[in-house]
Amino acid sequence: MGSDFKAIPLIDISPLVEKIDDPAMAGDEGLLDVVWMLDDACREAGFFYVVIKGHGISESLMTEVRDVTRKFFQLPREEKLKIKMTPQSGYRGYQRVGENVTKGKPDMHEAIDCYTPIEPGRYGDLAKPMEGSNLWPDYPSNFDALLENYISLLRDLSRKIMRGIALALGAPLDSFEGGVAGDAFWVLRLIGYPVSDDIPQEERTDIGCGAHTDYGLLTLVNQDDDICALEVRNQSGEWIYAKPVPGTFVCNIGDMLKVWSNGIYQPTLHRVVNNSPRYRVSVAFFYESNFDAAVEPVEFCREKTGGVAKYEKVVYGEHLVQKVLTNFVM
Ligand SMILES: N=C(N)NCCCC[C@H](N)C(=O)O
Ligand SMILES: O=C(O)CCC(=O)C(=O)O
Ligand SMILES: [Fe+2]
Repeated sequence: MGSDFKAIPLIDISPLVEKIDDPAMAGDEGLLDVVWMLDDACREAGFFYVVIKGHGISESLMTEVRDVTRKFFQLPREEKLKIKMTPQSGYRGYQRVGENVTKGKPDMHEAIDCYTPIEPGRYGDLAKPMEGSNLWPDYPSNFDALLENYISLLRDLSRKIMRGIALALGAPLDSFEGGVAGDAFWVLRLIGYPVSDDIPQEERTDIGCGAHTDYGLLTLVNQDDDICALEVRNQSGEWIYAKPVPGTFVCNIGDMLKVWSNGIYQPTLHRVVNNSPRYRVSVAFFYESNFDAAVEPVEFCREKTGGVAKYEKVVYGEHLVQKVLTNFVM
């Protein structure tokens, strides 16, 4: 339900990463501890860190991904516009500062948006606006290979965390496989938040990314080590910093998990404010439902919450397309 949390918990998910695919793991004490911590985190903050010991992704890869992102954003404007995001590109590619809007206000970030490639006709009319493949820059030259490897590692990690979250809800281990997320749609946003002084005054607002919840199941954020900018809202309306902890991913749950769990777990509002004198980079990976999944409160979550469905059925792809079509001024 969310609470007056003052801090975001850190979780060592080693037992989950090592044992979650092992059929003999039921009752493993280390794993049950992790499951308990995930349950607590999802109920209280809706946010948690997974620490470097346990998540299995090397800190050097996490740093390299932020470094190539920073290098890209340092290129001249004309160079960045070579991979400009447009409706024709399926909303994939580069967007300049102020192009993304949240609740009607331009966000003070630039970004590259990447999505699971969608072949024409794959989901009929549902996915039409987002059909296409990703636009990768020519420079830095290792960009696409590096990111494709990163995406594949993060998908695997996310799947394991979702298995842990299934257990945390008391649900079957494979609840988020098959029709719900067996073919999980992924989204990668490479984001840069300029120093305020570097934005022309007439375009400037004070918010890097306005308050929002994420759209899918689980988000993993790889953020710069030295800048405090991501803020998470608690029940009293206080903004709590998700301060950088080197080597961690900041994880949070999204809208689809709320619907599926009938509100047992709810996504938490968060925003980004870069008040620091340095350019901030973050790379957000979104692990979502199947594009065409019709997500609705599952029976056993309804039973735990008074028997009545609190949310209507949502087709994930419709939810995403509706967001994408209203997120930009181009
Ligand atoms: N896929 C995700 N979560 N993207 C995050 C962007 C959030 C801001 C967006 N303008 C909005 O208003 O939703
Ligand atoms: O930059 C960050 O730390 C978070 C960005 C975010 O919340 C998003 O893109 O959904
Ligand atoms: Fe977010």
